[in-house]
Amino acid sequence: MQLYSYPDPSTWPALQQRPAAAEAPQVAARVRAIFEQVRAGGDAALLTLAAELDKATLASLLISEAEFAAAATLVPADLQAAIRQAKTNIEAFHAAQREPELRVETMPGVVCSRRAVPVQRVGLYVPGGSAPLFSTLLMLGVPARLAGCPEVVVCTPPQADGSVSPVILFVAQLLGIDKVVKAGGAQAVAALALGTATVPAVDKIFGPGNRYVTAAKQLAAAEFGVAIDMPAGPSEVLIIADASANPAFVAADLLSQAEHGPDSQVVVLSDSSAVLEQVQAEVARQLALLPRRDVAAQALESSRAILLPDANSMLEFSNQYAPEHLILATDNADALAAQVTNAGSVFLGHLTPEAVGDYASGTNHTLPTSGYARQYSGVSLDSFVKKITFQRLSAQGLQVIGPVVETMAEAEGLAAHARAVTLRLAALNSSASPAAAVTLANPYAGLIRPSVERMQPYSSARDEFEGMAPVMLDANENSLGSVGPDDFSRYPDPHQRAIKADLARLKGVAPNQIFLGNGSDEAIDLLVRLTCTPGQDSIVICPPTYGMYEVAANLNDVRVERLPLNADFQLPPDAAEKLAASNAKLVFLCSPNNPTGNLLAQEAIETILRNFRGLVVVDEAYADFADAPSWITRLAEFPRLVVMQTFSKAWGLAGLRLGVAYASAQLIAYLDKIKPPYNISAATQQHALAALAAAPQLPEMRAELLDGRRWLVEKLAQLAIVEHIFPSDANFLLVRFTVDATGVYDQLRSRGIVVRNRTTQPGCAGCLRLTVGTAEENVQLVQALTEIGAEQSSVAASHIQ
Ligand SMILES: NC(=O)c1ccc[n+]([C@@H]2O[C@H](COP(=O)([O-])OP(=O)(O)OC[C@H]3O[C@@H](n4cnc5c(N)ncnc54)[C@H](O)[C@@H]3O)[C@@H](O)[C@H]2O)c1
Ligand SMILES: N[C@H](CO)Cc1c[nH]c[nH+]1
Ligand SMILES: [Zn+2]
Repeated sequence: MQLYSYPDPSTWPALQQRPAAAEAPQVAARVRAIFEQVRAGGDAALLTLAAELDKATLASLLISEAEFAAAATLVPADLQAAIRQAKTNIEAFHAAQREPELRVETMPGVVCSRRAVPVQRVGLYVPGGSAPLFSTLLMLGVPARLAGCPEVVVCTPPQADGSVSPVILFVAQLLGIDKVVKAGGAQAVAALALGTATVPAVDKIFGPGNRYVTAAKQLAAAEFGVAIDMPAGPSEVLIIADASANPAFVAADLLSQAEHGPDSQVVVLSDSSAVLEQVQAEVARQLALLPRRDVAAQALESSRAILLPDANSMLEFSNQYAPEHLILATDNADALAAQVTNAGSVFLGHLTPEAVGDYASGTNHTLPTSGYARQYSGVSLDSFVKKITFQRLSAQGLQVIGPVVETMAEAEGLAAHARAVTLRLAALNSSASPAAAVTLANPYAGLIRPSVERMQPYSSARDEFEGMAPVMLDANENSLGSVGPDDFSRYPDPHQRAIKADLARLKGVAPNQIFLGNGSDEAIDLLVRLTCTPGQDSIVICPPTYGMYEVAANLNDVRVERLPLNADFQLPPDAAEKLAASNAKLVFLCSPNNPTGNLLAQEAIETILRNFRGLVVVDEAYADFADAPSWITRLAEFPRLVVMQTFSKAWGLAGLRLGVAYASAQLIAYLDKIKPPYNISAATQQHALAALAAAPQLPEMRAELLDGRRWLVEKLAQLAIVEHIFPSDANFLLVRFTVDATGVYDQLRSRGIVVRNRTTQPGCAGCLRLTVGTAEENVQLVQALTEIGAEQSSVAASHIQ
């Protein structure tokens, strides 16, 4: 190792020259000739070059199954354990480098995203000229596997006896790599770039190697359209060792890289001449102990010990040198590390030998040499993926960004570019309405919560195995049966296929247009969660209406916009216009409405469907009592229409908690994606199936309830305390009283009759909601109201006296 004292900075570039640089032209010429030979001769050329350069006579280029099988038995247990530990650490550090998909809405409706996609065919070079570096296979194979590269081929030079180190084969098996080729040097790189009968051409070549391997990779990248990780040639280390450094540690680290090969280079910088002297003495002492002392000694000939005035100049020298490895052998390592601008990998403090990075700390040891650390990073998970960007425009997005692009394209004189936008804008603008424009683009563009689009749904045991087998041990159920009289020990069908098949026949839709929920409330909640990002989005409700819409919104931190019904509980004339201007994600329209009982006018809903960009949810919980076609019949026409129905009302199954949402198959698939896996219990499914089988009973029951409604209307109209009975298309009546409605409510309750007090609802002052009961219950209700009326009038009379 030559010593330099306070060299003038003008001489630094000469001191920073790598030994291999001098012979680069000859090496490049040799490598080009080898490429030619492989192109012309394919596998035969590989066999010839193995004989010539590796002194190996090969029967076959590929590692055979027998060679793989023998490998593990030849690797001692302690080495196997050490390799497994290193693999775990490398996996941990590289798995943490995974990045979630990036998604940014640059303008309203202009969504850009970026996703990492693995390089499909990768070639890994594992050096083996002077020492088989099985650790390199860990460094390349682990990230290749984590990235998900489908095709992985390994090349490594054969030993003179034609074998490949069993440890390399052991690691290959650990990583699930079965294609290992006995080829080294430039010929291996040429084969990976060009392809031969045995070696598949790959998209990207990875791995370190000597000057021939490195030059071959550079040629492959420059002329053969193959990507490479980086130039990773002969190993090198630069150590900044101040007065706090331990000379023995420093010497050991220098030798650890010098022993790689004669063209390795090691450099030590210090601001203490005493330390440099001691380091040199230690190098000489330790060198003599090394088995590879000849190799290391050659490397030391082109290595340097340099005395510099202070830490700043040491850092400046190091940043100019851009070492593959930088060791900061100082108490002040963290402060110096902050100023490092060029290095492959940095080792901090006195207790961090470079060798830990070579094998097992978790960082990658495939690193840029020869000063390439100025512009390249070492291998990482990123090296094995491409980041593909995506963009999607909604109709709104096209409208806002279109003019920007048209202007720029015209300014560049690229008329076809501008036209690609103009044509689409014209199509949007000629559409009948904003909602039609959205439909033209994508009916759900901008409507589905981005996190829902991205997430993976839960996959239940019953998703993975359908039906029954003699032995079912997949879902941690209780195979002994159930406590109690009935057997519910098995999870129910998560997709409720049987019910959906029956319901689809009954309603004239496809089974995949049906979502079943734990009551309609589950569908309401999931629709809010499907579309609204908490703290950001809003829904529209039309009060007075069913209270759960607002509760679901509040629960999900979603803003509620109100579009009140007018005095006769119909949508206001400007409803569609207001909704067209709203950015809300969905509007709930309850028809027949609860608590008012009336159907919302069909034309008003239709206008909203044509103009609103969000989902239009028509809640038909009471539709069985109405004399109007269901909105289910219009689903094909309006992809953003969702119709909710329930088994709780006309079907008389409120205790089962079974609600239904009908929509396009695409929208239902989204609901299925986010629902709890077993949201409909086995008991509910059984009962619902039985009810569906008895569907012919439904009209009779409905008719009886409608008779009861007519009878109640007739009787209530005769009571003096009843001011108005609102027309009802449901199984209840909203009734306004001439007297204090809350007083009437209390008096009914004291007579054992519970009705719903709606006096506080917008537009419902003085109103109670009365459910149509059995004939007898209806009689009791009218009787009680008659008595209450009589009491009220006698009290009024006593006040007059
Ligand atoms: N930068 C890094 O990340 C990193 C990591 C590990 C190893 N390394 C370096 O990898 C290198 C490994 O070198 P190696 O030689 O031991 O193994 P190697 O596998 O890189 O090279 C061996 C091959 O070189 C070819 N070769 C040798 N002499 C030749 C000649 N005269 N003409 C044409 N081809 C010739 C042969 O085909 C042989 O198979 C070392 O320099 C080591 O420092 C670098
Ligand atoms: N130091 C080498 C990178 O330059 C990697 C290595 C492998 N085995 C030992 N060392
Ligand atoms: Zn090393």
